Amino acid sequence: MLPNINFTTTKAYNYLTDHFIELTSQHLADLFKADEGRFEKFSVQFKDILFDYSKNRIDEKTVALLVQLAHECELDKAIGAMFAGEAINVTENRAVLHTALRNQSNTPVYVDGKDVMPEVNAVLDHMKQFSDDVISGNWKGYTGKEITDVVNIGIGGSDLGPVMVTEALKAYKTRLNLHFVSNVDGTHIAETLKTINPETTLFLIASKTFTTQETMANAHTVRQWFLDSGAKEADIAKHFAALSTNSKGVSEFGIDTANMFEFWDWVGGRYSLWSAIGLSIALGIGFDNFQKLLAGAHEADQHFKTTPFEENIPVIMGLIGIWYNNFFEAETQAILPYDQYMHRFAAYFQQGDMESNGKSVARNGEHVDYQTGPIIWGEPGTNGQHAFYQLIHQGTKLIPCDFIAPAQSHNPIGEHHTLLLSNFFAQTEALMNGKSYEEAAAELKAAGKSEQEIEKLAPFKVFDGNRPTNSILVKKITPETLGSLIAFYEHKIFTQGIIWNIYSFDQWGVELGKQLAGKILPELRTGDQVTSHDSSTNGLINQYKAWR
Ligand SMILES: O=P(O)(O)OC[C@H]1O[C@](O)(CO)[C@@H](O)[C@@H]1O
Repeated sequence: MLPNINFTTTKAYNYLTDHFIELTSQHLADLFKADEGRFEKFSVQFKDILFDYSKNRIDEKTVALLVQLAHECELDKAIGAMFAGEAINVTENRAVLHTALRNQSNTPVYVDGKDVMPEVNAVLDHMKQFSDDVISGNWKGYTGKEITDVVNIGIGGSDLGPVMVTEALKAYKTRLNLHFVSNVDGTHIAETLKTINPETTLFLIASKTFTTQETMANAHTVRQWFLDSGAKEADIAKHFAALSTNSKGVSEFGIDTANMFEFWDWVGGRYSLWSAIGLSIALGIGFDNFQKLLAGAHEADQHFKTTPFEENIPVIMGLIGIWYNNFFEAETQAILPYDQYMHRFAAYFQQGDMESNGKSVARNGEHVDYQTGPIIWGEPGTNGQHAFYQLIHQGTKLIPCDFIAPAQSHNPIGEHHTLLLSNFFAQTEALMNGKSYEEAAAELKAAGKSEQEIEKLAPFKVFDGNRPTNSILVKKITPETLGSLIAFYEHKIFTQGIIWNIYSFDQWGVELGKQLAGKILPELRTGDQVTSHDSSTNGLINQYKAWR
């Protein structure tokens, strides 16, 4: 059972409200000047990951009160309930056990009294054998040729995780070329089909439910394309595999269940890259590397489960996020990886975070009267610097940012990585310190500007600073460190969901749009004028019919 506590009624919340008033008058740069040990105090090293949260608008009292908040909200009990396989996804009556998928220690994990580890391990063995076979060329297509291309057809959690991980770990690429088709827009599949050969392509139909409209439409299109190219129904077994919880749906589609990689309803879609949904990852970087990814995540799970909150990276990440979300009223959180390979990391956690904590009904069924999940966004540095950092530095909004960078590059070309990292370090320093009027004026003077020009220009060159950041410095982006990093973010989301007293593992909010699309679809199939909606929707549909 999850606790049911309104965090705004806790003692810690009350203290934090007063403490917030004290602390907002203090500039981050002054907090650093006042305490030489700030970095040591507010940073945690976990294996090859250094998490520095010292450039946040916090002091020791803030951390102590936030930790007290976590205790008062019974976060420890909630963590225990998740790992123990309790049905904490209450609205769907399901356990939440992505941690069992990467449980490399192999201790039993029970769901409804049954240990799930034997099944988890059996699917992993199947994935290993299959991916080894395809990568080695042992697995042949229907004309006897080796597989060269793999197309993953899935959307949301059945797409974003594998895309993000295979991009982030491209340095470990096998000989297989990966493609990902998610959008129901025919352009996505059409453009992909132009680049592949049916004789040498393997299609992975990735869908937990095997009913998702977009995935089914794309799957039926490729099936037809495959048959139209000259293959027979019997050849489908060599070119199609399914990653799903729905074996009935898979066999009805015509995929041999021997080519089905199963997972279970206790794996949430946006937490499923660790499951059979990760088959494209195993094919793309090799099974050993996939297993290292799982191992890295497992180590992070152990850290989350056993480390006191004061030293617990995902707990601290979550609590600091709450500090900005609920006290500073920050609406968004930027994730800024200084690693080109990680260019889909923020997009991945847009789903991870926003589908999990974009909720407004508390666990007691009542509407919340406080803010919950933030808007997550971001792009890799340094591209973002030349696009939206202006607003982060000088805009009116407070945007807490996570800066992530590897110390070692997979592509150490010339001075590139040093240049990249100089930007990584400079940005968080600049966001913290800012630039005073006097400094701006002195710079203008040194550039030979007249007093009059200085007076005119200096106000625009002032940076308030005091803008908070986390820095996550990783030795190198390897399967292990990436696995740990993803798991930390997952557990950060969990921590916040517990404190906001919401259910983080359902996603009813995506249903309404799906239902309405289902109602409108038959209306679009005829040429008749539509009058059943509001005037805007009618007007748009009728103009579409006139133009199509
Ligand atoms: O894997 P499925 O069942 O096709 O679902 C895809 C995605 O659709 C959602 O249910 C809603 O967007 C996600 O949670 C999920 O990841």
